Amino acid sequence: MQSLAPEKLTLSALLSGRPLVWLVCLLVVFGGAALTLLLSQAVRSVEENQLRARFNLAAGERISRIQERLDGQLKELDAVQRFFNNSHEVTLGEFQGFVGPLLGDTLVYSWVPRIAGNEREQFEARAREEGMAGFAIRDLKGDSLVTSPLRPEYFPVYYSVTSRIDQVPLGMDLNSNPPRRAAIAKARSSHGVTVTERVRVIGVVEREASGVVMLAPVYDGTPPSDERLRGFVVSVFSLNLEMEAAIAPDNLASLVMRVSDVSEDGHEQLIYQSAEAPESDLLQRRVVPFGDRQYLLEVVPSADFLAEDTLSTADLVAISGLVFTLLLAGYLLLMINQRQSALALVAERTEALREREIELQLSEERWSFALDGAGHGVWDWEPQSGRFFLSRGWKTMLGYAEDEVDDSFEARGRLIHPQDQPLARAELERHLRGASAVYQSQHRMLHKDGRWIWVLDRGKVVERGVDGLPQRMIGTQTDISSSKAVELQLAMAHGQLRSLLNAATQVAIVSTDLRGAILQFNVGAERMFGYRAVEMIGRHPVVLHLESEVAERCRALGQRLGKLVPDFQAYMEEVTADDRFDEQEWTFQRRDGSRLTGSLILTGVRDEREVLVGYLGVAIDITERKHVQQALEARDRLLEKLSARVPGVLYQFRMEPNEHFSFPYTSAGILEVFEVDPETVREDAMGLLERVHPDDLERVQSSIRRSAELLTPWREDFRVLLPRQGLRWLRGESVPERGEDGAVLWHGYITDITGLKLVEQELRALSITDALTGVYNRRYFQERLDLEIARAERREGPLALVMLDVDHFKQINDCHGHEAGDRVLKALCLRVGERLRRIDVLCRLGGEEFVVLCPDTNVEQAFQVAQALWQALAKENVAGVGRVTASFGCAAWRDGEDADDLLRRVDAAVYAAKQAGRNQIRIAE
Ligand SMILES: Nc1nc2c(ncn2[C@@H]2O[C@H](COP(=O)(O)OP(=O)(O)OP(=O)(O)O)[C@@H](O)[C@H]2O)c(=O)[nH]1
Repeated sequence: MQSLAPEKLTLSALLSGRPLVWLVCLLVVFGGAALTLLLSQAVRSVEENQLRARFNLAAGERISRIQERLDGQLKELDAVQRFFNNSHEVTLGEFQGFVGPLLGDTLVYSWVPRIAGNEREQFEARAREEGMAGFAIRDLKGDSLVTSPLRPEYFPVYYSVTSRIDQVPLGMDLNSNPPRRAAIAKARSSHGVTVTERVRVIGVVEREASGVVMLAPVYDGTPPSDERLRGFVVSVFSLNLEMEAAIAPDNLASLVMRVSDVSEDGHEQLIYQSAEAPESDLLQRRVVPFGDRQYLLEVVPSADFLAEDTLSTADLVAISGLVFTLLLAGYLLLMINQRQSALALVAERTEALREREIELQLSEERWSFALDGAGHGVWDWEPQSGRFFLSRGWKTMLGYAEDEVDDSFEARGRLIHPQDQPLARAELERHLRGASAVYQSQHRMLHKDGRWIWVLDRGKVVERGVDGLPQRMIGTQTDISSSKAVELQLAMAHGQLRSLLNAATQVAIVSTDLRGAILQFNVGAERMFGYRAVEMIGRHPVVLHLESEVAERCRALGQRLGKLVPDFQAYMEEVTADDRFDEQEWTFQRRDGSRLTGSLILTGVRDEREVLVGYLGVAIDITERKHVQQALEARDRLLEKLSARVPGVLYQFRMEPNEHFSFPYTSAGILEVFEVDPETVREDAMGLLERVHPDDLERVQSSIRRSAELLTPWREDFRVLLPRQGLRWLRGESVPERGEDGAVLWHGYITDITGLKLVEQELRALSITDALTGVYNRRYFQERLDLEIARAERREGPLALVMLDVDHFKQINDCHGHEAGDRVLKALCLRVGERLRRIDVLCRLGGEEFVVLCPDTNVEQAFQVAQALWQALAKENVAGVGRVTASFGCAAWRDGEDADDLLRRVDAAVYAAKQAGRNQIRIAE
C-alpha cells in the first residue's frame, strides 16, 4: 500500500491539470455537436421528402377538384342548351322547373333570345304582359342599365333563375358589353360554347362579383347556321365561389390556388388567387381546357402548410443531441473533479496513517513496558502469520520464567482452565468476526504452582487486511483473583438472598434503589403481578399501581404533611423517612391488565452505616380475603333482611359445659315471639326460659340436654306465657354442634304455632268424636283403653268395661224409620251420660253398640254401673218409639290381659245377655 500511493498521485497530477480537463470537455462538446448535426441533416432530408410528397398529393387533388367543377359547369350548360334545342317554345315556368335543380353555386342561368330590331317593341310588350313589369331592352353602362339605342338585332336577358343576384338585369342587351359581345361573336362563328374573359357581375356581393359568362347557342333546327340562331342559354358563375366550392374550409387555407386565363398566346390573365403565396420551391401547375378557353391552374403551399411542422423531428434531434452533449461534458467534468478530490483525500489519509503507524510503534513499546510494569501481561498476535508474543509480565503473572512458556497461541490456550476454554474461544471468535468492539473474557489460568488464578483477558484487533480479515490483535491480561473471590462471595450472598426472597412465593418482595429503579423482583412478585423479573429490573414500581390511586394517596399525604407530594417516588420517600414504614391496601395492576388488592408494607433499606440505600416493598395478595369479607358482609346483610321478614326468630343457642344457657344471636323476631329484647338474652337465656309454661319447662330442658348429649336435632312444641299475648304455642327446631371448648351451639328457628295448635286440637276432637251422638268413637276408645291398661299395669287402680247393645234396634229402624233410630241412640247417650261418673268414658263402638270405660273400677262396681244404666233406660220411653231396652256385659281387666282380650270377654258377656233373652246384665267370665 505504501508503494502504490505515489504512483496514483502521479497519474492524478496529470489529470488534475485544468487545461486538460477542459480539452476533454471541449472534445466531447464538439464531437457531440458534429454527430448531432449529421443526424439532424439526415432527419431533415427525410422530412423534406415527406413534405414534398404530401404537397404533391394535396395539390394534385386540389387541381382535379377544380377541373371537375369546370367540367360540371360545361355539362350543366350543355343540358340546358339541349333542353332548348329540343323545345320549339319554352315558357318561363318550364325554364325555372328545368334549371332550378341545376343552380347550385352558379350565380344565374338565363335565356337570351335573338330579337330583330323591328320586333323590339312587340317583344318588350309581350314581356311586360308575361309579368315582367317595366321590361325594356337596355345597355350596360358602368354598373347601371340605360335604354338601348336602335340596333339591327338585340340579345336581351329574358328568363332568369338565380338565388344569389338581388336584381337580375332583365332586358340587358349582351351586345352592349364588349366582352359579352366578343363571346357572342365567337359563339356565332364556332356554333359552340363560349366563355367570356373575366367580367364583372352586377347585383351580387363584391366577393362574388369577379366571374365569367358561359354562352351556348340555340338553333332552330339543324344544321346550325346564323340564320337559324334563336338565342343563347347563358350561365354566369363567380370565380371565387367556383374555385372554393369543393374544398373543405380546413384544407382551403393549407394551399394557395392561382388560376390564369392563357387562351391567347403570349398573354396570361390572372383571374383568381386564393391568398398571398409565400416563398417556396414547391409548385404544381396544370393547363386545363374550359369551353373555348385554356386555364392555367397553379398550386403552391400556404404559409400554414409550411408552418405545420415548426418544431420538426430534425430540430428536436438537434436540440436533444446538444443538451445530451452538454450534460455528458458536465458529468465528465464532475467525475474528474470528484476523482481528483478522492485521490487528494487518499493521499492525505495515507500520509496521516503513516505518521500514526510510526507513533504507534513508539507508543506500543511504551505501553507494553508500562503495562508489564503495572503487573498486567501483554500479548500480541498476528492471526494470519501465526506470530504470537507474550510479554515477560504475562509469564511472571503465572509464575513462569521467560523461557518456560512458548510464545505461541496454543501454549497460551493450554493454560486456560478446560471449563473456561469454550467461552473464552467463543468471545475471541466473536471479536475476530467483528461482532464485538472489544474482546473480553474472564477465565482461570493455570499457575506454575498448580493453582488456578482468575484473569481478565482483554484485546482488540488493531489492523485488518483489505479483505477484512484481522491482521494483528493486541491484548492484556490482568490477575483478578482477589476481586473475583470477593465477587464470588458477593454473588453467593446475593444468590442466597435471592433464593430466600424467591422462597417466599406467596409474598411479593420488591426492592429498589434510591431513585426507585427495581433491583429485586422475587418469584412471589412474578406470580402476583405477572411480570418476569428481567422485565422489571430497572423499572419503577409505579407501573404496578393505578395512576388514579397513586394521585389520590399523594394528595392525601400532601394534605396531612402540608406540602406537595408530586408522585409515587416522593410518596415512598416520605412514608419511609426516619425509619417509618407504611402499610396500606393498594390496588395493583397485573401485566395482563387485571387488578388485585394487596396489602403493601413500604420501608427503607439502610446499609451498615444506617444510610438509606433503597426501598423495600412487601405485598400480600388480599383480594381473596377481601372478596370473602365482602361476601360475608353481604350475607350478614341478607340474613338480617331475611330474618327481619320471617315470622319467627332465628337464633344461636349456646349451652356451656356448666349448663349456662345464652343466645349469642337472635333475630329481631324475638321481640314478637318471646316479647324479650335480643340484648337481654345474649349473655344469659334465663329471661327467655322464664317465659316457658311451667308445665312444659321441664320437658323443654330435658329435650335440650338430650340433643346436646346425642348431638341430634332438637325439635319441640311448647307453650309460653307472655305478658302481652298470654298463652302461645311455639315450635323450636335447631341443629347442635359441639365446640372445641365443650360448649354446644345450636342454630335454629322458633316460630309461633298457636294457630296451628288450635286447628290441630279441633281436628283431634273431630277425629275421636262420634258425629251422631257426640260421645267418643271407637278410635278414642282404643287409644284410651291402651292408656288405661298401661296405667292399671302401673298398679294405679283397677279397670273395668261395661258394654251395652240396644235390643232389636233393627226393628226400631224398620218400624219407626232410620231417623227414629238415630233419636233412640242420642237419647240413650244422654241418659247413660247422666248416670256416669266424671272419670267414666262413654264410647260408641259402632251401630247400636256402646262401651263405658271405667277406671279405678272393679267388676262389682262395674255391675252396679250397668244396673244404673239399665234402670235409666227402663225408666222412661223414648218419644215416638216407646220402650227401649239394651243387653249389658261387664268385665274387669285382669293382670297381664291386653285390650283385645278384654274387649272380646266383655263382648261375649253382651252376647250371653242377648242369648239369655236380652234386656239383662251378664258378667264376663
Ligand atoms: N237409625 C240407626 N240405625 C242404626 C245405626 N247403626 C246401626 N243401625 C241399625 O241397627 C240395626 C242393628 O240390628 P242388629 O244387629 O240385627 O241387632 P238388633 O236388631 O238390635 O238385634 P239384637 O241386638 O239381637 O237385639 C241394623 O238394622 C242397623 O242398620 C244408626 O246409627 N242409626
